[in-house]
Amino acid sequence: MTTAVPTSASTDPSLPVDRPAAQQPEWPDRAALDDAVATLGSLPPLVFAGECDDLRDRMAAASVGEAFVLQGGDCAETFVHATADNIRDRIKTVLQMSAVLTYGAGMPVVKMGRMAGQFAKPRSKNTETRDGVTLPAYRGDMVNDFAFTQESRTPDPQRLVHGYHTSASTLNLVRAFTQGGFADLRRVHDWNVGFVSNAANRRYEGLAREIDKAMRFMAACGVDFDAMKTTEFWSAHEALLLDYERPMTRVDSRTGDLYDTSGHFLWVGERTRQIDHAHLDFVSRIRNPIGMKVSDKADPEELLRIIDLLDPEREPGRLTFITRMGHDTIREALPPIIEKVRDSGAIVTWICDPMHGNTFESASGFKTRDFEHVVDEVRGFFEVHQSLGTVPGGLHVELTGNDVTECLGGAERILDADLNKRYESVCDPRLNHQQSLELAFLTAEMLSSR
Ligand SMILES: O=C[C@H](O)[C@H](O)COP(=O)(O)O
Ligand SMILES: C=C(OP(=O)(O)O)C(=O)O
Ligand SMILES: [Mn+2]
Repeated sequence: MTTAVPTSASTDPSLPVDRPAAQQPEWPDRAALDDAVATLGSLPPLVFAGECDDLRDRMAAASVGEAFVLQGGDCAETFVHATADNIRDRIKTVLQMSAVLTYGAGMPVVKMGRMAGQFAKPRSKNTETRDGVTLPAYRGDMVNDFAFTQESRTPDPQRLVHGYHTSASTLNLVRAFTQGGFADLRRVHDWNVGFVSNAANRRYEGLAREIDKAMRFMAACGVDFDAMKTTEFWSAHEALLLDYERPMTRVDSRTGDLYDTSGHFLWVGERTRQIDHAHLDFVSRIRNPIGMKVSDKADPEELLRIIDLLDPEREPGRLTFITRMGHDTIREALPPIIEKVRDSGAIVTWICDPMHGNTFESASGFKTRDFEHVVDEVRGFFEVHQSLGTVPGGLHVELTGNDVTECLGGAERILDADLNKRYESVCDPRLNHQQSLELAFLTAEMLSSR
């Protein structure tokens, strides 16, 4: 485990600095850090507080079964991969999944990217050893570089500023694509027809045909498809690096409230959600919609105390629990947690992350996940909510629009021996484009059969 370290002074005096924070980099040069933090504090916000309020409303709808949330993107974004093609293909994947899920759920899908800020990683070890050489662990491009040299792995606070600029250009393109016509429902549907026409995906043809019929019905009714050329698309990342999130936190001129303007939705990870530490204290002070990862190890009593801290007003949409339990554990571990929360009268939006409880090392030494396990955790999530009469509010997935070989299985039957062909993630294995769409079709089937 990493040790909790005190964190840098905030540009906002209302944010305290005296709580321990786990998983923070050991910046070697304090003056350089202060410099980077001051620069961030002077740069414009990436999102507007009013947008965060709108997203809170969308999350509130998901908490009562009037919308379904899809959060997707890289485990760790990198600076060099923030290219137009990569960003386009990730958005395309999320849009395609959303179209299928909208049909299956019969409700609007709240689309969110693990994008434009997902540059920092918590790690299980502080160091990495290769061939007898031990160096600091890679903690995300906003901290250090993936290359295995002393120089690359030394935390550099200028990377925080670089992360801001890469987030800005990513978000700019996300906004351009989703407002400029790329998201046109007719195009998205055509892409999905292309997906099922591939022999490996024939199993999903029936559902695609149903959607096709629904589209023709809508056209015959005179639905204005031009009005569906744009879509809302929100940015989300783990609020891990307090030296980034604090200077990006600003006072909303309309209300005087604090918002973390680095993204619309921020979540706190499984490794940093200690109730008396800095991360929960930080997010308790901002008005953004907040997520928190919840593993099978979570103590239900503690979760109630966390709800009191983060959502004292019991405001629908404010708090999302992103459960990540493991496919073989979710059916036993999730019910007592949901019951405790439900019986307390608290309203949280429940989202399933079927990735982080299902990671293992393959025989050939790759960190991987099996598509079957991912699907089984999603199935377990729906089963548990169905049996308790609670609302399964969405999915949180690590994915890419590229044809990588990082997760096993799926219709393309990726095997351990295939993982080395195109393993590009610098942290966790992502579903590739095909596997992501398959997951969407299978989830849509689960949603529509309820
Ligand atoms: O998403 C992140 C990983 O699960 C987390 O960083 C831990 O990964 P590690 O065990 O490789 O450090
Ligand atoms: C580190 C992550 O998840 P968790 O905090 O659930 O382990 C992640 O989402 O990449
Ligand atoms: Mn991850």
